[in-house]
Amino acid sequence: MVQIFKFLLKSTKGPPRAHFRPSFLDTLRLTVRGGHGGNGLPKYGGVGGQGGCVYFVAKEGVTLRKLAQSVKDKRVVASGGEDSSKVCIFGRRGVDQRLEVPIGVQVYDEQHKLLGDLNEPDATCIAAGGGVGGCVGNNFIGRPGDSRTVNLDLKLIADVGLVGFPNAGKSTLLKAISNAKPKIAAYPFTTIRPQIGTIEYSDLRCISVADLPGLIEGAHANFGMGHKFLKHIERTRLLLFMVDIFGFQLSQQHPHRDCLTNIYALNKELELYDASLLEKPCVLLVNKMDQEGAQDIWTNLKPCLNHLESQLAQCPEELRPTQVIKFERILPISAKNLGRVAKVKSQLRETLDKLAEQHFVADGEHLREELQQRVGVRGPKIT
Ligand SMILES: Nc1nc2c(ncn2[C@@H]2O[C@H](COP(=O)(O)OP(=O)(O)OP(=O)(O)O)[C@@H](O)[C@H]2O)c(=O)[nH]1
Repeated sequence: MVQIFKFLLKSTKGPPRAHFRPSFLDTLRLTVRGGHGGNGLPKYGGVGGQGGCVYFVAKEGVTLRKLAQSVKDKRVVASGGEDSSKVCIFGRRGVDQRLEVPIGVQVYDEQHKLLGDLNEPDATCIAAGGGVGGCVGNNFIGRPGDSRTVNLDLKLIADVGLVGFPNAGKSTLLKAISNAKPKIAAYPFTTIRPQIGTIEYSDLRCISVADLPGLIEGAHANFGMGHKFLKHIERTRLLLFMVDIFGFQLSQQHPHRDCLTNIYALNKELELYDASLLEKPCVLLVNKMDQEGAQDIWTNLKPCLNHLESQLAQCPEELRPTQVIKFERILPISAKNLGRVAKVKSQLRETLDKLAEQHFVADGEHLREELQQRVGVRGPKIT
């Protein structure tokens, strides 16, 4: 059987077929163990070397798949410390195991306790410490290192997260405004893994946008692509909602929902998953405005969008959110015909810059207060 597979793989020319291509990996489970401490030498008071530790370092350009391939049996063990000897009274420390992970990885233990949040380049987290070397305190017998199973959970870091039901035109927009080349097709769930594109402005400012696979009702409870991708919007600074002006129907068995109901449904999904997401600044794009009849729908829809709360009665009860989103901006666009796409770029930038400014001022005031407290009455006057 293996031979047949090998033969088939060899005989295919060009890139491997989609189902042979490695897929996106955003979680990985590893068993890690620190090295055993070396034994001491009681006769000479010699101390054994400490065992090496296992630690993670965040690096750019690394993927969890690469890491999974390099750690074949999903077990990482650091080497033990050297025993104390007559020639080397202090045993050498064991060699550490350094594992590179992508930026944005969170390390959890089995009890789901967060061990480390590696969201900056070169951030490190010790997953398993090495055992103490043998010395007077432990009768010169080296101790075993920590041993645990850790879960690595990658949450993408992007400035903007695109949220919408399948087929809304998210990938089309990402392709139009950024350097990304996502797959686009007229059927739902074309996007099956998150894509990140970078928008470049003439003054070299860059904004990253994450296109996530389309949500469906019940995504918060892990339906469709579910949680697996909703988690990626946790670390974005701005949520960019996209809806089809004509609404969306998942399949013949599902009801057709108009644009307004879809906005409530997206709102409800996020609320059920994590209500704090709704505190992020949100921008709404109403897509496919190039199609016939879109303008008429838009004329009726526009006043409702500015007062989503007052229109809640129109929404079916099961989709009614408790906390209604307040959109910073609402833009009717046509991602396909590039209509108003330039405006999306400029508005995204303006919103993010405004946000950064607010944070800067808030942080500045906090720092000023802290400094005033520290300097006290005898220090220089801070105005
Ligand atoms: N007429 C029109 N069609 C559009 C527009 N934007 C996207 N489409 C079409 O809508 C379909 C879905 O577009 P995608 O960009 O793949 O939608 P998506 O939201 O990424 O879909 P998923 O991958 O399922 O999440 C494609 O056939 C696009 O050509 C638009 O502005 N006008």
